[in-house]
Amino acid sequence: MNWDDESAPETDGPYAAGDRLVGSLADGEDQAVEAALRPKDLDEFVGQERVREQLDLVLRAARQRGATADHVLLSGAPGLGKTTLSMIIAAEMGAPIRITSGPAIQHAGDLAAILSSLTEGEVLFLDEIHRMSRPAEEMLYMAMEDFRVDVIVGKGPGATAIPLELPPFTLVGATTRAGLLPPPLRDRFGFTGHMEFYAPAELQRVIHRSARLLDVEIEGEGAAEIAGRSRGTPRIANRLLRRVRDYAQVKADGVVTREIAAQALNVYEVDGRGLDRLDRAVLTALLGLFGGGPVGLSTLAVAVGEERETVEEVAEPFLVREGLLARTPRGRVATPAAWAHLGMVPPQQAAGGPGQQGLFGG
Ligand SMILES: Nc1ncnc2c1ncn2[C@@H]1O[C@H](COP(=O)(O)OP(=O)(O)OP(=O)(O)O)[C@@H](O)[C@H]1O
Repeated sequence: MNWDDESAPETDGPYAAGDRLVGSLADGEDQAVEAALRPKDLDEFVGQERVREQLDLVLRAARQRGATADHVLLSGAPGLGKTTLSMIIAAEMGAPIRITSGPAIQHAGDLAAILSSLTEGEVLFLDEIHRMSRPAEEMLYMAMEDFRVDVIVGKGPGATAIPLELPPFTLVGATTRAGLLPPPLRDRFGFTGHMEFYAPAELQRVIHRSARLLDVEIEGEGAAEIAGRSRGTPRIANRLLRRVRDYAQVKADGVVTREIAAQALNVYEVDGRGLDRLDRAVLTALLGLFGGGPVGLSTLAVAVGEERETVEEVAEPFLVREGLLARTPRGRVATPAAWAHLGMVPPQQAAGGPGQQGLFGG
């Protein structure tokens, strides 16, 4: 499965895929409000029961021993709470946290500078750890295992390695796919937590909590409506809540009911299942023009007027996860659920035979 939205290209196509309301990467507005919405401890952190319980044990045991916690690897799609969890780890250990990311560490020297300035017990959060450069990665192996790095001074035959002792620290690595990490790096983490997409009931709890913090009055059914359209992702749930809040304030009395939430998100073209305009365009083309497939990716992309990569990396991962589209060796194929979702009838079932299905389009 490809859920690495980070590699998704910006697009000039008709569906503004680089700037979507249901995109899972943080945009500028998200960054401004996310700090205020982050749960501060494990009890406040909604869902992810298994990871939470296991992590709680790891941290409690380290605290009891008066030791620094083991290195932690968190894997999962963007917006599921990896950064939040890393901050909680630091808070639970009463330790400061330093935040950086793989792409920011291009040279081993960049990493050496960060590592050598850590204090004892500090948490180093390394987002997108799979995108670190190779030499930095190799330096990290030794730092994680022996709390030591060799700093190379000079070049060529005269170069010397100066060993540098580091204070014990906890590395929290985050990656969209743990499978992308080289085994030697993966093996050096004492604990690996895999973050799952959230169930609707969990997202409802996230939404109620955020509504409280943002001072928004929301009914249970209003939260359920937003949760159903949030693609299993707290970041998207919080973003949709903010748009619904605007709508409720301007068009009604500020209270988020089911009706208001549905009306607001219909205005923003996020449908009942969380599909946006681009997702629906891909499905509509697949069903209406190609009878549900199989059809090649390039043909499908031309049909919706988008780049091939945009369809493959921006729209398809969610459609596949929702069981609406399948990638097969012969091309893209719509599932029965796709026909049902768009209210269309597959060719073999349509009274008029192949080619008539578009007439039933919703
Ligand atoms: N379990 C949760 N309970 C409540 N809120 C959550 C939870 N997980 C995430 N959030 C909220 O979702 C937003 C995004 O979370 P966060 O930044 O931790 O995601 P991430 O996985 O680190 O994303 P990225 O990989 O893009 O950095 C934050 O505002 C956070 O408050």
